[in-house]
Amino acid sequence: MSACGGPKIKSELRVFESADELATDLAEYISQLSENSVKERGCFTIALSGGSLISLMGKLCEAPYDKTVDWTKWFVFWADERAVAKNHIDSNYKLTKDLFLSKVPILNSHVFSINDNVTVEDAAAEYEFAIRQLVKIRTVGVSESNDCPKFDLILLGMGPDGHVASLFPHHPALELKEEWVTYITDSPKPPPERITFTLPVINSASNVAMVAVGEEKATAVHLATAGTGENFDASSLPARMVQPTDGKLVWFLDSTAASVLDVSNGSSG
Ligand SMILES: O=C(O)[C@H](O)[C@@H](O)[C@H](O)[C@H](O)COP(=O)(O)O
Repeated sequence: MSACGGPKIKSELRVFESADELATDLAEYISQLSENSVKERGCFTIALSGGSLISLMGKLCEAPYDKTVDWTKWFVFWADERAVAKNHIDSNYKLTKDLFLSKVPILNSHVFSINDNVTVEDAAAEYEFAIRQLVKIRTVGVSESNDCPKFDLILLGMGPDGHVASLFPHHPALELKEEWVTYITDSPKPPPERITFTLPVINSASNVAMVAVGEEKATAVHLATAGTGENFDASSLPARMVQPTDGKLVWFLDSTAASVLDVSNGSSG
């Protein structure tokens, strides 16, 4: 792994020779954050998204983490979900259940999946309401800078177009400031209807990890992390808008996703 960073740098880039090495470090990173949060707050709130990210978390289900992680203190959320039934192949819940939740002893009552029985509009409103209740009792922390939830960790994949969660380039959802959870009905990537955290929530997390593997991500990784001219239109690349206010951003990249990076440049500031 090569790690880059400096005093003024807001994000850390971790580059690995292979997806397997990335997965090893990702498991250790998540386990450390879990341990710290449980020590400090008595629980660990983690929001997941879809794609290859979930299989890359697989080593958490193996030794030593299967025994050392305090799974009963985990509270699991989704940063985005597709509007499909929970047993549909496109469901992020199903993906997570099959590859992760079914293999570790997280309490069912601590798993906050998104309702698949109502309209996307209602599902988003309901999900935001559920998170508000958990913020009130401080199971989910609250940001010092605004009233947003402060998840201990939000894990995001990134599409080759730079989308994160279900926030797509140039989409009006990128502009939302008050909503915590919103819905879209026109996703350029199927299925069209989705529910997603907004940028204020993503950027209020204590930790955000962006995980990208594969050459097709290289240009977006470069544009999201490198210095760009003043005229760069951030909404063309949602991943670049992920800039935690008080939290820490770590990129997990394999060497192909990092292949366009100027590594000597370190990371974005
Ligand atoms: O909802 C979706 O359409 C996907 O879940 C998507 O957001 C995914 O997270 C990224 O495209 C990265 O996916 P990969 O890591 O599999 O490339």
